[in-house]
Amino acid sequence: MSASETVTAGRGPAAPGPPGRGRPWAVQVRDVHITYRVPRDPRANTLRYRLTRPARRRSELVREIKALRGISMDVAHGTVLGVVGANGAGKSTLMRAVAGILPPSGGEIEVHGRISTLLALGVGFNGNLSGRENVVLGGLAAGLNRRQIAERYEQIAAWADLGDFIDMPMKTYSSGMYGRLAFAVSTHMEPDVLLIDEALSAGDAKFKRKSYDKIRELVDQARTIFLVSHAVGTIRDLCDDCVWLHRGRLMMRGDPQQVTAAYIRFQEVGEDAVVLEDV
Ligand SMILES: Nc1ncnc2c1ncn2[C@@H]1O[C@H](COP(=O)(O)OP(=O)(O)OP(=O)(O)O)[C@@H](O)[C@H]1O
Repeated sequence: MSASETVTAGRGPAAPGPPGRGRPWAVQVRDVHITYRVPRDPRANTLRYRLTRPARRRSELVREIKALRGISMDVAHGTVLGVVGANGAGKSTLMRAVAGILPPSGGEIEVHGRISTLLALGVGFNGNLSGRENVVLGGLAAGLNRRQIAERYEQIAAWADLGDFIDMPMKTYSSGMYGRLAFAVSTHMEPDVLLIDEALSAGDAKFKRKSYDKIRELVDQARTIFLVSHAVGTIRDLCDDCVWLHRGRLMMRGDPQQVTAAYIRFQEVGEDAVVLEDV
């Protein structure tokens, strides 16, 4: 696969999903840009700083980090899309944007169906409430009503396997326990689109195995899944489509074997030594 067939950064056409499946789109991402603005000087937000420094141009005070630079892609229902890329490539930013947590600075994202994400649920959890209460919160955040949540509660609690901790405030949970409950809630909501960001890298070996099996189950149910992972083996095993991001740009899209191979080659050679046409 040549780079020219797969690179979609900038204002070019959206990268299509695997061709010939005839399924409707689950997610459409159109020329999405996301820029974070952070103070150049950490003291810049203090009153003292503002009073004691002469007025400066905004560009002198604020540093812009272009986390996504014109990402376009269409993802068909039932796709299991792997998202790979080096640290800081923009993977989590893309997930937050698709989840609707982070509005794009430019471009647009359309999600067709109910979306569930570990990320959004993690944000929605309240540490002062028990696990049980947070299951309800998470369910409501995912768009379910109380009856639908009650129907799923036992399954969620059994999957998370937290014992008595399910009735303890979540601030008493270890990060592994927190992750287990978040994963259980997000995967039992029967979402049309599920976003999973590095869930498999957290937790112990048993949790990883269980999470992996749960994702397989969802894959078999033809849910649409976005899976961010540094574990190339997992991406190759579970995904039928893959995107590689680098410094906010979409470098390549296509078969997970080919995309991850190109990504690994790129990492090994060092980005300075490689031009995009080589991959
Ligand atoms: N809240 C934020 N405020 C400012 N800059 C941010 C914020 N979150 C991410 N960034 C920056 O945006 C860029 C993309 O970050 P992002 O977390 O999306 O990358 P990533 O591919 O998920 O990385 P990793 O593999 O390390 O998790 C990085 O340069 C990062 O420093």
